[in-house]
Amino acid sequence: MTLNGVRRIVLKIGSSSLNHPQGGLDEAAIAQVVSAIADLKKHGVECIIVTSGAVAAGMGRLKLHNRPRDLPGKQAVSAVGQGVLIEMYTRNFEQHGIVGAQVLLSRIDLAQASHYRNAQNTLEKLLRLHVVPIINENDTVAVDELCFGDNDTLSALVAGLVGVDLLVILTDVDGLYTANPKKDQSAQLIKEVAEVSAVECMASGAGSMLGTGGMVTKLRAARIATHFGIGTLLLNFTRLKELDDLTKGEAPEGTYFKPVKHRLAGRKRWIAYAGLSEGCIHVDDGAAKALLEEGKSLLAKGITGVSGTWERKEIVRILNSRGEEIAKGVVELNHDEVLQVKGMHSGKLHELIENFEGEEVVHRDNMTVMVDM
Ligand SMILES: Nc1ncnc2c1ncn2[C@@H]1O[C@H](COP(=O)(O)OP(=O)(O)O)[C@@H](O)[C@H]1O
Ligand SMILES: N[C@@H](CCC(=O)OP(=O)(O)O)C(=O)O
Repeated sequence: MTLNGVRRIVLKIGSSSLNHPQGGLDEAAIAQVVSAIADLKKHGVECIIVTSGAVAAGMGRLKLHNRPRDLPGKQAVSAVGQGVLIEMYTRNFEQHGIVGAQVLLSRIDLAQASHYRNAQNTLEKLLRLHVVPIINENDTVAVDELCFGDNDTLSALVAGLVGVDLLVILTDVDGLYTANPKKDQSAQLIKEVAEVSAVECMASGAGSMLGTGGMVTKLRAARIATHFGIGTLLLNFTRLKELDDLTKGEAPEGTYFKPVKHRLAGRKRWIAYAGLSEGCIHVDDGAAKALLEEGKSLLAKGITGVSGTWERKEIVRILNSRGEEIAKGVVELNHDEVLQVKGMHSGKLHELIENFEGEEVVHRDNMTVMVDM
């Protein structure tokens, strides 16, 4: 398959690829990743790694045979393993004269616009310094409700954050099959996917004790990245060497998820997927039509109710009369204020609400329409 103009990639490596059969990390696998990146960098391709493996490395160091299931257990083991993981990467990079940098991200680091921009600036700076960012979730401080949970989703958000040309997810199967190939021998490999929602029913969970999320989270990642306008390649780790073909405009064989035509850019990416939303605004059919078909802002008149709580400038989900999410956006009023003005004419808002001069409850420029995403 042809893939021209790939100058910057995110490469996600799953635990399944880094786990040594005898437990712990497989340093040979890390050496292969590093060597593939060194080759790409020689051709001017900028690379960002999102790597799992901290838990696998920690289990090896602590001689544990089973992955911890409880949160403190997982956090303690990954605290042991993250150091081992990053040491192996940086030492192998050094042999190629490349500097690597550890970047640990928590869900909360991308949830606020200012934090999101900060992470973006740091990663851009590292790339300008020709350093390879080596990213993992900050497992040690993540709490259950506020974590990425799987590095597939993290890799897609990072791909959007730094605006790459391609997201490559390495795993232990050749790509997406019509069913889990480890359980169904008649499953067929799908080489190209134009619409992620059409193949979601084929995915199931992780294939090994160490994997998290399996194909379900890989498809979620592909959905996010392709809506950012970023093509996503799901590739068997055994084909790592073939990544070099990207420099000749060719993609190695796996499953390629095509980017959507109307891609989300800049702030709309953050609103749709990175920012967290606590509350919902319910709207009537007229307002839903204005948002979906006429490209309008959300006005108080079309609001029928709220659920949850929020402060001004947080992200809310906007739901239609059937309770379906149609948009997300940065809201100008807190939940109490929205309740006060719901159903009212926009001109009246500033009479009722202190320190508010606007007319829109959610301005179009701060809104992402989520239908079909
Ligand atoms: N439709 C499918 N096609 C391919 N693999 C699938 C499918 N459904 C489930 N899987 C499972 O997903 C696994 C890969 O995910 P996971 O174990 O989380 O690996 P990683 O550590 O690389 O993220 C495969 O080994 C396979 O068992
Ligand atoms: N942050 C965890 C990885 C969790 C995870 O997403 O694993 P995987 O599905 O194998 O990519 C670790 O470093 O072990």
